[in-house]
Amino acid sequence: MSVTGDRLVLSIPNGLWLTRSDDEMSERNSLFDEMSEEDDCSPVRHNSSQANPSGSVPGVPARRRALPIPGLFFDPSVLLPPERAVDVFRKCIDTYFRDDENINQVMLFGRARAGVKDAPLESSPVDGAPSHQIPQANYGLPSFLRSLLSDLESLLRPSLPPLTHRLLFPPQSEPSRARQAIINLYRPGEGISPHVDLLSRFGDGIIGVSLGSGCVMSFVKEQTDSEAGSHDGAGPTDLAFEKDGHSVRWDLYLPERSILVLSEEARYEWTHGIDRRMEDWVGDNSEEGGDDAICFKRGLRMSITFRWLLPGAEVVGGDP
Ligand SMILES: O=C(O)CCC(=O)C(=O)O
Ligand SMILES: [Fe+2]
Repeated sequence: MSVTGDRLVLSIPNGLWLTRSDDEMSERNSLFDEMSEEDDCSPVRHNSSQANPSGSVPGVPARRRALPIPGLFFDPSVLLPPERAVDVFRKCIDTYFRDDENINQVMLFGRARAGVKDAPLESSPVDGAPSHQIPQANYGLPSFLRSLLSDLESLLRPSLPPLTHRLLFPPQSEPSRARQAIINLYRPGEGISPHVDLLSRFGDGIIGVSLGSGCVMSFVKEQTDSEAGSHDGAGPTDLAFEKDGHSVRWDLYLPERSILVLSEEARYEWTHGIDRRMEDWVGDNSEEGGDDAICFKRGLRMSITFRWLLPGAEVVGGDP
C-alpha cells in the first residue's frame, strides 16, 4: 500500500481481503474473488429451462432493468457516451493499472467542493470572481474523475428523484463533504463477495459506473421471520428473483457504461456482490414471462464507485 498525496494505492493479490489496520477488519470492504477454473459459454442464446451446454450452472437469467428495491436506481438507457467511457477507462488503466498486474483496486479522495481557503489558486475565474475565491467542485480528485462526476450529475438528473440527485450532487450552499472514488478492476472470472459498503466509513448515496465490460450484480436481503412467512409462495414471478426461506435475491445486469445508484434501503439493507464467473446469463429483451437468456462473456471490467466519507473517515487517505 502506498500513499501519494491525495492518492492511496492498494496492491491486493487476487483473492485476498483488503485488510486495514483499524476496526474495519470485521466489516467487508472489497474482496475480489477469482475463478480457479476456466469456464466458457459457447452458445449465444440459452433457454433458461435447459442445462447450459458448457456444463456450468447458469442460474436464473439476470434482469436488465430497474429492480423493485427501494433506493436502487438503474436505468439501462442512461449510459455514459462511448467516447467518454473509453477515455476514462484508458486514463485509469494508464495511470493506475498499467505497470503492475497485481493491482486491482485504487482509492482516491476528494472534496465535493473546496472551501474558499482550500481552493487552488489556479482555478479559472467564473462570473468574474477572483480565482482564489471560487469553490471548486470535487477538488482533490484527478480532473478526469471531476469531469466524470460532472457528466454523471447531468446524466442522472432526469432519471433520479430530485432528493436523491441532491444527495449525490449537493448544492453549493451545503457544507463541503469528503468523497472517495474507488476504482476496481476485474479480470474475467473475478467478482466481489456480497457486502454492504462499510457503515462506519461511508455515508448514504453511492454511484457506481461500469466500464469495459458488463456483469451481473446480485442483491440479497435477509428476511425477518415474519417477512419470510408472509410472502410464502407469493414472491415476484420475475425470473431474476430468487427467494429461499430466509433471503431474497435479485440479479441485475450492469452493461458497460451503465450507472447504478444505491441509497437508503438498497445501500443499507441489501448486500451487493458479483459472482465469480466467466459469463453471465441475462434475460433477453422480450416481454415479461419470456425465459430466453443471452450469454455475455465477461471482459476486463472496471467499476468506478463514488461514495461519501463520513466525518472522521477522511483521515484514511489524507485530507486534500
Ligand atoms: O464493481 C462494482 O461495481 C462494485 C464495487 C463495490 O461494490 C465496492 O467496491 O464496494
Ligand atoms: Fe460495494
